[in-house]
Amino acid sequence: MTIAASRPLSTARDTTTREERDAGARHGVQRTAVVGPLELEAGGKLPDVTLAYETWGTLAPDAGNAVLIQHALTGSAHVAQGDTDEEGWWDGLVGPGRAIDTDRFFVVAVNIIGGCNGSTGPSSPAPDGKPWGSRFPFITLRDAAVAEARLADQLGISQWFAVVGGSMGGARALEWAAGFPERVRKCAVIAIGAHSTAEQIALAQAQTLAIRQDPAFRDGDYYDGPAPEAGLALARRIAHISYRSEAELEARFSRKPQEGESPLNASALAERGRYQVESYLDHQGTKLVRRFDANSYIALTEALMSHDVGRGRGGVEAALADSPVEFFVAAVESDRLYLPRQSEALAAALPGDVTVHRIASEIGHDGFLTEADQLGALLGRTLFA
Ligand SMILES: CC(=O)SCCNC(=O)CCNC(=O)[C@H](O)C(C)(C)COP(=O)(O)OP(=O)(O)OC[C@H]1O[C@@H](n2cnc3c(N)ncnc32)[C@H](O)[C@@H]1OP(=O)(O)O
Ligand SMILES: N[C@@H](CCO)C(=O)O
Repeated sequence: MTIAASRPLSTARDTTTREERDAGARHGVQRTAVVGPLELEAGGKLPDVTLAYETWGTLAPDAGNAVLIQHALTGSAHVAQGDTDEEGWWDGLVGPGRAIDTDRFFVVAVNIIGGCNGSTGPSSPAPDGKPWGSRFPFITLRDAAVAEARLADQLGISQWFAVVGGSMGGARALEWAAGFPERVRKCAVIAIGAHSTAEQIALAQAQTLAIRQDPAFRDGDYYDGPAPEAGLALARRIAHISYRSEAELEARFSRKPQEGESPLNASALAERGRYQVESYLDHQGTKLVRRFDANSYIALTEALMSHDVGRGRGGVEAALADSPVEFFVAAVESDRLYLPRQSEALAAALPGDVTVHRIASEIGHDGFLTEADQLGALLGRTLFA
C-alpha cells in the first residue's frame, strides 16, 4: 500500500507527558501531539503544529479498525463521553454498542488546526511567545487534512477504515478522501456539498464582518484586553438562524414575546422587549462566546468559505471520479444552509451509484447533530454494517 505521508515521520513527535499519556489510555481524554512545521496551501507557514485529539477503543494489531471523526465549525475532539464527565457531541452515534461501536473500532477525533480546543490556532503562542492573533496564517481544510495525516502516521494508522464528518467535518472528510485516497477505505460526508456556494460564502462573510467590526477586535490582537464578544455573538446569531429551519423556528417561537418582556411596549428604541426568538438567539450567541475564540471563528469560517474539493484537481468530478473510496452521503431534509440538492450533486460526481440518505428532521442543518440515532441507523446498515 502507498502511504501518502505528508512529511518524514522523524520530524513528528508526540510531546504528551507521562501523566497525559496515562490519561490518554482512558477514552475521550484529550492528548496532544506535535506534528512539525506545516507549509500551507495558500502560501503561509506554521512552524510547529500541535494537534489535540481524543481516542476511544483499541487499535487492532493490523491497525485496520481505525475511524476518524471530524467535527464541525465550533466542535471539538470530544465526540463521545467515554471515561469523562463531559457529554460528547455525537454520543448517540459513537460509543460501546453504538453504530460506530468503540468495542469494535478505534475511534480518533482531532481538533482542527486554527481551532481553540487544544490544537494550534490564533490564540496559541507564536514563536515569540505572544498569541498569533492577526499574524495567524490563512488555512484551508486541505491544510488540516495534511496535519491530521501526520498524526495518523504517529498513531501507526496507514489507512482509516472510515473517515466520517458532518458540515465542516464532512468537508474535512471529503478532503481526506480526495487528498489521501489510499489512506481512506470508506468516507461519510454528511450535510455538506463538494464546495461552498455563493450563498454559503455570503452568509459566512456577514459573520466574519460582525466580528471584525467589533471595536474590541483590534485587527485580531485583542488577547491582552476584552474579547470581541458582541461581534462573535452576532456572528453566531447569523449562523444559528441558518442552522435551524424556518418551520422549526416558527413552530417553536412564532411571534411570542419573551416572558416578562413586551416587544411593542417601550418608551425608547433601546428599551424594546424581545420576541422569544430574539432571546433564543441572544442565548446561542452568549453560549458560544463562553466557549469559542473569535479569531478561530474567523479562521475556520474562512477555511470553510474556501471549501472546494475540486480546487487544483481539475474540478470536483476529476477530483473524485476514479476514487477507490466507498462513499456514504447524507443530507438533512430541512437543511437550508447545505441544501440536499448539493449533496445530490456531490453524489453524482462520485464513482458508482451513490445514494443520498435523507435524515428526516424538521430542525434544519443542526439535524446532523440532533438526529444522531437516525444517522447511526443509516451508517449501521451501510458503511459500518
Ligand atoms: C459537530 C460539531 O462539532 S458541533 C459541536 C457541538 N456544537 C454545539 O454544541 C453547537 C451549539 N449547540 C447547538 O448548536 C445545539 O445546541 C444543538 C444542535 C447541539 C442541539 O440543539 P437543540 O437540542 O435543538 O437545542 P437548541 O438549539 O434548541 O438550544 C436550546 C437552548 O436554547 C435555550 N432557549 C430556548 N428558548 C429560549 C428563549 N426563548 N430564550 C433564551 N434561551 C432559550 C434553552 O434554554 C437551551 O439552553 P441551553 O442549551 O443552555 O440548555
Ligand atoms: N452547531 C454546529 C453547526 C455547524 O455545522 C457547530 O456549531 O459546529
